[in-house]
Amino acid sequence: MTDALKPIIVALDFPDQGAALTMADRLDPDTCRVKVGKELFTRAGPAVVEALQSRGFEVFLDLKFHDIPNTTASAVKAAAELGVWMVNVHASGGRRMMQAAREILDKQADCQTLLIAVTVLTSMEQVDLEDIGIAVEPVQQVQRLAKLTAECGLDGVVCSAQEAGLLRQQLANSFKLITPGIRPLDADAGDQRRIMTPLEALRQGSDYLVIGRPITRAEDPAARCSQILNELQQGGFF
Ligand SMILES: O=C(O)c1cc(=O)[nH]c(=O)n1[C@@H]1O[C@H](COP(=O)(O)O)[C@@H](O)[C@H]1O
Repeated sequence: MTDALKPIIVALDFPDQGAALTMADRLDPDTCRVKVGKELFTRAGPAVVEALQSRGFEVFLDLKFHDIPNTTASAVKAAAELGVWMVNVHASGGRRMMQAAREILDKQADCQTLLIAVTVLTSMEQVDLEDIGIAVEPVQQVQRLAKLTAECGLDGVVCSAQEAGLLRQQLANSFKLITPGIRPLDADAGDQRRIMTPLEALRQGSDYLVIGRPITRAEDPAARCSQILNELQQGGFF
């Protein structure tokens, strides 16, 4: 499958390398990429990334770095040296932090790693923003942070698919929109708040769909992946 035909990123939210690799072995690197997040990386470290890469998977290292510019840039560099396909920071870390991360990757010869920023987490609603002193609707905050991310030269943002349509109109087509909070019609929302189906998310302009539990808790994860891809195909994609 070419890049444009491989929109699914499966979130490997597992407590250890054994569980993550057992799941990876039930997936097909030709039909999805995988995401390694905080829990798995904290337990298993770079070894799990290398094990996934050696099985043919492209890895999104989702550690959402958010620190002073120098520390964040150094962490992003370390991620790129692992050869990951994508790495992320929190856009709320600000302009200087994102610029430092961009610059350090630009200095690395042959660096292919995509650098993206998280806008407003898909688990957050307006009341959650109010709690942290942000008195605007999530969609406004997402637009503000996405514009800042683009100005800093990053490759894209993580946002809810509910905001993807608006961002697609405002930002360049090459600017990637990565959307978690994806729920097929028959799946539970769980702790997610700003959710959308896979087909509607692509229609809104998402480039990549981050999907965790609806795939990893399915009886046959690879079949679930194929089923979602078929639905996208029937909906006019690919
Ligand atoms: O950066 C992310 O991947 C992310 C950002 C966000 O705003 N919301 C969000 O859910 N995620 C991640 O996307 C995955 C969603 O998993 P499920 O809710 O199980 O589909 C989790 O690994 C989250 O950490």
